[in-house]
Amino acid sequence: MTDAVTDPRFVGWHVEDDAHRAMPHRLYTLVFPMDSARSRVLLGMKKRGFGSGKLNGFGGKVEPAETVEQGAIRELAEESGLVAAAAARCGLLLFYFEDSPVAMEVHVFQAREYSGVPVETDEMRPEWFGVDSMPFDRMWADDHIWWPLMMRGDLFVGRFWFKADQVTITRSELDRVDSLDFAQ
Ligand SMILES: Nc1[nH]c(=O)nc2c1ncn2[C@H]1C[C@H](O)[C@@H](COP(=O)(O)OP(=O)(O)OP(=O)(O)O)O1
Repeated sequence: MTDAVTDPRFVGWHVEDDAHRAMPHRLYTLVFPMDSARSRVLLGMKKRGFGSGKLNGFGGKVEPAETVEQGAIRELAEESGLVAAAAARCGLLLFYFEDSPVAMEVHVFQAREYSGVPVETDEMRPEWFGVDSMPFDRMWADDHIWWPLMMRGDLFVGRFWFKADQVTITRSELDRVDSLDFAQ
């Protein structure tokens, strides 16, 4: 966990109010490998840890010495076996859980070019899904809200407040944005 206002990798504070900006933040990545030729996306069933039992993209905590994109590419390889040279930034998600003092800042990417084949790892069991028939009932409750924006190619910023059950959303905000480069 780092100081979200002085570490330039954090950008959530640009869109937050003072009360939320004052919370400690932790930085995460979330990567969706896309197969555009077959209109598919690779999801992984999380086998352990936070969100276990849910289908999601691949990602995790960003290490202190890496950029967010480097963290995204590293987690993708560790969790799915796919090796990407680059990942395209798509969105920013902020999650607040009623039983946690720490806000989650999640940087969402798509990987459109990669090598390797998906492999099951200790953390994830990968499976392809058609982008128009997403298994939202087995994913985080926010995903069906912002997924259509990402599929349209819109950049987005979303904020979601969850109950401790990690299922119930008590408040949400979602905006299409022109840029995710908040330093400009
Ligand atoms: N509401 C939510 N909607 C969503 O789509 N993804 C979410 C989410 N809340 C968290 N995530 C993602 C972000 C990140 O990719 C992942 C959590 O990261 P990790 O798997 O690293 O967490 P863990 O606490 O299991 O970490 P480790 O113990 O270090 O493996 O879940």
